[in-house]
Amino acid sequence: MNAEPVCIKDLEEIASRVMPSGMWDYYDSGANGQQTKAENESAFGHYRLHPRMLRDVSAISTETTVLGQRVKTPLGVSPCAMHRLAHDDGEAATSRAASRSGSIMILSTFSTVSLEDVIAQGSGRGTQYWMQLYVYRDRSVTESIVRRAERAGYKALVVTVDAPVLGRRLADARRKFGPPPHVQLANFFTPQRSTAGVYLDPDGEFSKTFGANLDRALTWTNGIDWLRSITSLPIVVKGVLTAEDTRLAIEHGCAGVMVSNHGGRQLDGTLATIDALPQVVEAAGDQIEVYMDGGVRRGTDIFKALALGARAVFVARPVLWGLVYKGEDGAYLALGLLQKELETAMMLAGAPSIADIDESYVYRPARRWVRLEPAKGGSARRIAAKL
Ligand SMILES: Cc1cc2nc3c(=O)[nH]c(=O)nc-3n(C[C@H](O)[C@H](O)[C@H](O)COP(=O)(O)O)c2cc1C
Ligand SMILES: CC(C)CC(=O)C(=O)O
Repeated sequence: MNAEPVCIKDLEEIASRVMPSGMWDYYDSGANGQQTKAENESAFGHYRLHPRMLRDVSAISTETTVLGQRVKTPLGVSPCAMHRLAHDDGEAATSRAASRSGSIMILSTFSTVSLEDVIAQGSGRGTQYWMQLYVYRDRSVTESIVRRAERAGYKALVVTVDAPVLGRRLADARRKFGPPPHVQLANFFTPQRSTAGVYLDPDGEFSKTFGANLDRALTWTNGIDWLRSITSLPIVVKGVLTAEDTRLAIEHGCAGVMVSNHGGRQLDGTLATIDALPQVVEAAGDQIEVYMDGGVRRGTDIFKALALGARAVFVARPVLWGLVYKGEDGAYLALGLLQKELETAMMLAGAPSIADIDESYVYRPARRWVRLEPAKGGSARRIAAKL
């Protein structure tokens, strides 16, 4: 295909053709049977729109506020490790693209351009940068990232809580995937810096590097309360899929939760994120902001997530595919395609501003997942057996 891509699926198709297979597999893979990865996308198709006509849609605005700050669009970039697998300019290119689009960018701790260099590419253009954290066994490593993020101007910390261990991605396991030597985890290892307390697998196998550094004993108390005690930056918990954990995030003073299943790369068999969103929104009430990511490939997906109560909607793989296609301009194209599609959906649905988009615009599927509740003196398993 030589024509300019006109939708995210075009970018995916190009990336799947031009990326070396090991790197494509790392970007693409979900965990195990990849059910959750597939359903993140397909579940959007189960929601239908309820558009309204003859509303003045001559002026569309996607402006909104996130964490109290104005942003041009509710569409943001989810954190992804190692953008230099996609393009030599890596996260520097993504940063320029995000700032041109006015999209919030969440930077992965495992970035291949340092957090200081990433924000320097785009600051002053009116968008926000948030820093994603994995909490390390050696807390001084996490604390030093927090201090650097504060100094550099990041506006929030996004703690990823769905990865006490890396999900089992079969293609990566078969290949013992590791990045090529020129792709460095730039917040820790550069020719000038090697961070004490961070283990790097000598054979370069990524899942081993990850597993050795992360604290599997992490809890709301020793993780979230601890972080709150060392920083005044707002804390967003990424990887929440339930009302129960949303209530805990509120109790522990978080500013927001991101409904995410890590793009289906961690626990396979969870709800698709669009299906998990309503219970989180209900539990959040007006106490905490709710964001979501996972499987967003069209403007109407963003519209549906906003209608179900997300304050902002993030994408990961689409931006990586854009980077593969044309670096900064490709990532900008990916965000631009989604932004245009969102604006078109708003016009066609009769909702000229983000504040107009509410639940009245969507039909939810009638068939819903129902949780088994333990009965008095009985376990959920027994109830299931009786059915
Ligand atoms: C290649 C890749 C690397 C990722 N790295 C991180 C990461 O470093 N930290 C994190 O919190 N999430 C990471 N994620 C998960 C994304 O932030 C996001 O939750 C998910 O991919 C969203 O789904 P989407 O790719 O369908 O948009 C990664 C996802 C991909 C595809
Ligand atoms: C291994 C991580 C650093 C990146 C990640 O979260 C992912 O690959 O899904």
